[in-house]
Amino acid sequence: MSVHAIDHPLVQHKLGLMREAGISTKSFRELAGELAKLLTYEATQDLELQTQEIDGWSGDKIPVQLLKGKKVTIVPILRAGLGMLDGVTDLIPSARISVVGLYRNEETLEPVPYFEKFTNDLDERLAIVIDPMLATGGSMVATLDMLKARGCPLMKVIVLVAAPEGIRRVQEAYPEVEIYTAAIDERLDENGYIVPGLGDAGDKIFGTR
Ligand SMILES: O=P(O)(O)OC[C@H]1O[C@H](OP(=O)(O)OP(=O)(O)O)[C@H](O)[C@@H]1O
Ligand SMILES: O=c1cc[nH]c(=O)[nH]1
Ligand SMILES: [Mg+2]
Repeated sequence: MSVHAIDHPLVQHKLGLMREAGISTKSFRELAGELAKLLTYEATQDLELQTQEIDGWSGDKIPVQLLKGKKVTIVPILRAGLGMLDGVTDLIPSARISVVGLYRNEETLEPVPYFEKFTNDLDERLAIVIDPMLATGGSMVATLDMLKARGCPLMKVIVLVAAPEGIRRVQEAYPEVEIYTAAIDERLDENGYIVPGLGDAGDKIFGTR
């Protein structure tokens, strides 16, 4: 299955709080980070482990299960994706960060790229792309295209809210990419905003507009 809508009570509670019209920048930001952390826990369930021997407290050598050391890069899509970054790095502290800057043209809804800086060895890394909103899917597919073009072999997507249109677009372009989301909402409105959604996530995280 490539779409994972996480219905854990903590995830649903925090997302519910984020939907409140009058939410403060501080609360929105905090909740975005907390949700990112919970979704990262879900999205990393299949990371490979390997057995290693360590010196235990009693003096005996003991076998423990540690991450196999697959290289990970986290890819926040500017701006709003930055609001999830701390939550993800809390759980994967050694991950490298690749940054993609895209904004959506308000008329055409097409993504406009303005920045990119990728880590090296992308061809050996799992990329976890983070953005609160998957609306038309244009920004996400453009980001996956950039990663794919640089040889990235495995990509996952974590979003807070996804529209059916965006899920469809990602699945058509990248059927192998797993999407983790706190909610699959109803639809897009005439301006391409997710309904019920969260409003403009970038503006809410950065306190702009
Ligand atoms: O699925 P799409 O239709 O492409 O829309 C989703 C994109 O729109 C928002 O970014 P925005 O363009 O508002 O930029 P910002 O993060 O700088 O506010 C959001 O954070 C996604 O990146
Ligand atoms: O609902 C939406 C759609 C795109 N970008 C947002 O921030 N929110
Ligand atoms: Mg925005």
